[in-house]
Amino acid sequence: MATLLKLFPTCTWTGRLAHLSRKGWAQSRSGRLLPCFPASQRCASTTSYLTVEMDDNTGVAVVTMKSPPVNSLSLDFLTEFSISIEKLEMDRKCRGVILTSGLPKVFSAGLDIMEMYGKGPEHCAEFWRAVQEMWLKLYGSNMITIAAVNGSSPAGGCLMAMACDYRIMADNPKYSIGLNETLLGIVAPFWFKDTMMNTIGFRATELALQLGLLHNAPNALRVGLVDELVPEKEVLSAASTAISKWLAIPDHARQITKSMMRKPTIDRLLSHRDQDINNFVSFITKDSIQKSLQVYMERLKQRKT
Ligand SMILES: CC/C=C\C/C=C\C/C=C\C=C\CC(=O)SCCNC(=O)CCNC(=O)[C@H](O)C(C)(C)COP(=O)(O)OP(=O)(O)OC[C@H]1O[C@@H](n2cnc3c(N)ncnc32)[C@H](O)[C@@H]1OP(=O)(O)O
Repeated sequence: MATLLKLFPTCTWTGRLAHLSRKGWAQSRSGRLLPCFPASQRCASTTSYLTVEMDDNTGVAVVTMKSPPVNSLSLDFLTEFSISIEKLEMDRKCRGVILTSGLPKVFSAGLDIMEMYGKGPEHCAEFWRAVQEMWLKLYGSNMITIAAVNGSSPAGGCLMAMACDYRIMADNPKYSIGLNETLLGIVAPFWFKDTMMNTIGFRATELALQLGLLHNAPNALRVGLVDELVPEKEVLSAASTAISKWLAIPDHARQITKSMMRKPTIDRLLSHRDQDINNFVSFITKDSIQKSLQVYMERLKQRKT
């Protein structure tokens, strides 16, 4: 077991590993002793904010976000997230990802407002590049991506869900999803807008963005922001059922089709990436915008009292 931990320091093997005895080892051609796993094995790796559980049998990884209290997307969270998606992308065994939250009531509260409030231009630029990177990795992924939206998902959380191929949401009218940036006195960048337009069309996006609409679950289904509503306890199992349909499609055909649909939107950001960062930095560091963020955060905290 000690050797195993040396070989896979970041991995916790579950399933029948505990029963691995000497006969659970095989010798490689070079003579090295390697663990010999039974057919269905799950490998779970945990970082500070994420758990990634890979099932070698199905080729599906479940990525669970766990950054209390609300899975807000901080610079560190975003960095870890992009690295994890990149690793799965490079893992030939991984064909699909289910993205979900390990916290009650919230999928993700979107960008961490504290990363944009009272911070200097250099920090804001680094943060924005990480936001771009998260979206580029997810929207441009070759893998099948399913969002299991088991709680509220405003702003950047909605962007994350929209970047997936398919969205299943908990049928709870208390949960909401949408790009509510205007309510904070900020403006959704063009690639947030494009992602939403690609998902629900021009008119619904125009209304949603200007009004900063947060749709409850039934409305989200009606406008097409999510594809299915299921009882809260069934979100993950419904995502597994959904992904099996996608897995039945030959990867190369699905991937080329996905790229054909998404590449123009991705290329638009790639060719304006630095300009987009500069726009963000000069916008977010304005005194008036900083004031809006401060007022918004104060209101958020006052809701509790
Ligand atoms: C011209 C244009 C050029 C360039 C583009 C320019 C600008 C674009 C800029 C930015 C784009 C930003 C997109 C975003 O994602 S902004 C973030 C928007 N998010 C929200 O509005 C969500 C706010 N949160 C909520 O609505 C709720 O917290 C909730 C529904 C997610 C959960 O509700 P709960 O009742 O369960 O939890 P709370 O008590 O409200 O929260 C607990 C705790 O967490 C703090 N918090 C909540 N959300 C955030 C957040 N997004 N960032 C940081 N912190 C957050 C909240 O204040 C509480 O803290 P305390 O316990 O009181 O300390």
